[in-house]
Parts: sequence; C-alpha cells; structure tokens
Amino acid sequence: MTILETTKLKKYYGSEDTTVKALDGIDLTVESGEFVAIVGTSGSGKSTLLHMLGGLDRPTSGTVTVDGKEIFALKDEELTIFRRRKIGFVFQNYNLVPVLNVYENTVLPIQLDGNEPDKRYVDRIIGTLGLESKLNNLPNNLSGGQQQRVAIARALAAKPAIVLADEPTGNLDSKTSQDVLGLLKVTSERFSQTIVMITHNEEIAQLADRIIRIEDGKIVGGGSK
Ligand SMILES: Nc1ncnc2c1ncn2[C@@H]1O[C@H](COP(=O)(O)OP(=O)(O)OP(=O)(O)O)[C@@H](O)[C@H]1O
Repeated sequence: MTILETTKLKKYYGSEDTTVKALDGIDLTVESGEFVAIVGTSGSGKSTLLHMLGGLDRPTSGTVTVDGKEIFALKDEELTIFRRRKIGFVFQNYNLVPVLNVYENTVLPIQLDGNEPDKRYVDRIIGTLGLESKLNNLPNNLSGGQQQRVAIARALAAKPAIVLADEPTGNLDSKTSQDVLGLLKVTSERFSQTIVMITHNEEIAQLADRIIRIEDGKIVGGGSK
C-alpha cells in the first residue's frame, strides 16, 4: 500500500530573475512500512522536500498525499491537526520540552490531540528504545543519544502514518549515531513504521531499505520501489 506520494512537486524561491528551484518536479512513492533514506549534497533540496512531505511549508505547485489525503488541499488549521495525528517528526536537535520528563515528552503529541496514550504500545516503544529506566528524567539529564531516543519514541507513540527524520544523528558522535540508527531501523521493522530520513551521509543511508537520490531539486535515483 502506498502511504506517501508526491506528484510534480515544485518549490521555487525568489522572484523571476533570481529564482532558486529548490524542488523541480519531484515524483516519489513510499510504501507502508518502508524505511527510506533521501540523500543528496548540501543545497540539493533535501530539507525543502522534507518540509513539504510534512506539510510544514506549502509548495509552489504539485501534490503531496499522505495516507490517502492530499495535504495541501487542506486549510491551515486542518493541516495542523492532520500533521499532529499522522506525521511524526525527528529533528537533529531533538526538540524535547525541557520541563517534561521522558514519559511526558513521549506522550505529549497524543495528549495535545486530546487522546489517552495506548499504554501497552508506548511501553513497547520505550522498551525497544531502552528508556525504561529513564522515564522520570528531564531531558537535560540525558545524553544526546538518549535525548534522540526519546524524540524517536515521541514520534512513534501516536502511531503516525509516517515518521520524518531530518539528519537525526547530525549532532551525535559516530558510535552513538550507529546505535540510534540501529534503533530507528529496529523500530521501523518491529512496528511496521514508515520512516523517511534525510541525510547527506552515505554510510548512514545504507541502513535504509531504499535510497532516494536528489540533485538540484530533482530525483536522480530510487524514486519508486
Ligand atoms: N527560504 C529560502 N529562501 C531562498 N532559498 C532557499 C530557502 N530555503 C532553501 N533555499 C535554497 O533552496 C535550495 C535547497 O535547499 P535545502 O535546504 O532544501 O537543501 P539541503 O539539501 O537540505 O541542504 P543541506 O544539506 O545543506 O541542509 C538551496 O539552493 C537553498 O539555498
């Protein structure tokens, strides 16, 4: 089943004589449960693409469909709700809430949506990520790798249609990066979680089921399975 699809996706910045074609006609499909890496050099359009896939910014033209819904056909408020329910984000700088402990951070998106966490599911995620003994810790009492594991737990806890990860190991040393990526892969397999990760690091990309290559805002390999 296709869970994510883009058609002729374009994002242009600037005006006529100074146009930057950050995305220039991206067609890609991702199947449910896939772990996909998007790779490309600096300035190739990776972050712009991830922002569009997550509905964080609107494209110049083209469509993004997540779990059967064309997201840019939604009004801003509808898109905000859709994003909270259907899309999990993992950023390079973790973005945890400093005054909430590990458990509270993990279930926050669910509670913001007015729902009760599925405790058994959350417990399985926390166990898989090795955070059982840290549930009462505040983020600043955790290492970078541990904080990123909490961010992964939070992204997964609401059972989103897709998880988008933006250079998730960009702030971690190489050993910790391997650990965190290994866990990201395990969670994708164990929970059949679709994950789209951007990275400029080839070695990291090799862990994914599929690598999509992007250059100058265009896909040059791996756009469909
Ligand atoms: N807000 C903006 N205004 C103008 N140009 C932008 C803007 N955001 C991105 N760009 C341009 O769009 C192109 C793609 O940028 P993008 O950040 O998506 O690349 P990237 O592959 O993620 O790069 P990096 O790996 O360095 O983060 C670049 O030429 C960039 O300068």
